[in-house]
Amino acid sequence: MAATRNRTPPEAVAEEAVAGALAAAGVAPGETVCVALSGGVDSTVLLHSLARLRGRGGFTLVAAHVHHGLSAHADAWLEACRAACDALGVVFHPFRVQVRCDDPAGLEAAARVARHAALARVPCDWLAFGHHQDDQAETLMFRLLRGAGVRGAAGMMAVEPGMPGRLRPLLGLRRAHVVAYARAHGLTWVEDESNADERFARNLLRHRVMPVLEDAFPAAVPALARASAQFREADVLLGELAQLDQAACGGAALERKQLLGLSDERVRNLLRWRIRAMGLEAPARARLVEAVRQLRVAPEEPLRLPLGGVACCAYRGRLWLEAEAEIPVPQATVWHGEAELPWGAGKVVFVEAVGEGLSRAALERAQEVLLGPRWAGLALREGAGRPRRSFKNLCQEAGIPSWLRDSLPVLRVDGAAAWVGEIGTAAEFRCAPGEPGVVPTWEH
Ligand SMILES: Nc1ncnc2c1ncn2[C@@H]1O[C@H](COP(=O)(O)OP(=O)(O)OP(=O)(O)O)[C@@H](O)[C@H]1O
Repeated sequence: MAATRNRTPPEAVAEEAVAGALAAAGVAPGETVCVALSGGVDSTVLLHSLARLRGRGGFTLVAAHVHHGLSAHADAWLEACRAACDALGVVFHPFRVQVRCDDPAGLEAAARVARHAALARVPCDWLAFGHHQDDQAETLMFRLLRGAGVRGAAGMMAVEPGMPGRLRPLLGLRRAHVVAYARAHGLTWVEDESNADERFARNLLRHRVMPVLEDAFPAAVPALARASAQFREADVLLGELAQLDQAACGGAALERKQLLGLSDERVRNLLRWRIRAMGLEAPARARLVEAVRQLRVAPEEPLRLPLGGVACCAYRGRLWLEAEAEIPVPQATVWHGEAELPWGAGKVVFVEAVGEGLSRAALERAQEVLLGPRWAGLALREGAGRPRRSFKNLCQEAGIPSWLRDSLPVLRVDGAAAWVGEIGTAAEFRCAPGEPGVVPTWEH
């Protein structure tokens, strides 16, 4: 096997790799493959090799370039990409995006988000990227040096099924093979001047650190690429473990006792997985360590532990995650009989009824009907002959955690509580059978 490879010219290695990736992905005749074309050597080689293979593969090849407007050369890059496509008879989709220079995520990350959003608009079955093995190894090193966990260290995949699927046909190839292909075919490409700027940590790693590493460990790049594939597998397994643990803990609202029966590592893994499923970044490990510590110290207390963007809430036997945003206390408003009134991020809807809800006559007799938050001393009698219960008791019984209580809507009729959202109506305001009534509902 090694002997065959040694005899194969480097540029042919690239072509074989691309053909192999198409076969592995199952790219079918009639499908459309779109090359994400930056104009750099990697995606230019990808475009050229796919153009050579399209007759045999029967797929349609198109290309897309995203103009970020960040470099003085951006217009020239776009034109170079257009020219490369024209020369190969490939349909070209140019996109211009706006990147906010003050984006809190950083310029590079903002450009990446805008680029991927633009590429997602190309009608195609597959989006093909020019990443190669050196990119894979550098990305792993870079992330490890920033303290990545298993997810961060998990490498890119050569084939990611989806709509469209993603292909990285050059992922198994060294950068040298890609450049050899470009030279052998007399290709021209653009050089992004920012790739040479060693003020960017990523470039410093590529130009200074990786060569030293490879001198000392000649197989460093393929070894790092293999390691990133192992991390990917481990990440998949951690996701599967989280799913099993969630199911064993009762599903979305987790059973606190069951959860605390797991090891700290598994609790953190499950929380991390759930947070990512909400589309958020997993919190720093130290924050999760502290959250699990607090859950164990006070296994029965109501808790709302901020984890950065998300809060881990525990109340009675349940534990769940919710957006960390402060829960605003809405202002009181007079109710004049409107069908609905806004309440926080939701609304309170008043539906006409007969023999149900609050007595319309009692509401009409009142001097003032207010929709507002709870007040000190609020109490409510739920049934005739039953004792008046404090707001705190009512909330405890209804399982409403302390941090949500200020945001419950209360209908206050001449100073008395007639209805409390999530709790119910006061006996003295309830309408009799056959009497016209109003049923308030908090929609949130
Ligand atoms: N401006 C662009 N327009 C279209 N495709 C691009 C552009 N820039 C990069 N790409 C595609 O993305 C691949 C990787 O590019 P690069 O290494 O610069 O980005 P990255 O930020 O490391 O990767 P990623 O965007 O996947 O996170 C390129 O080989 C190319 O296929």
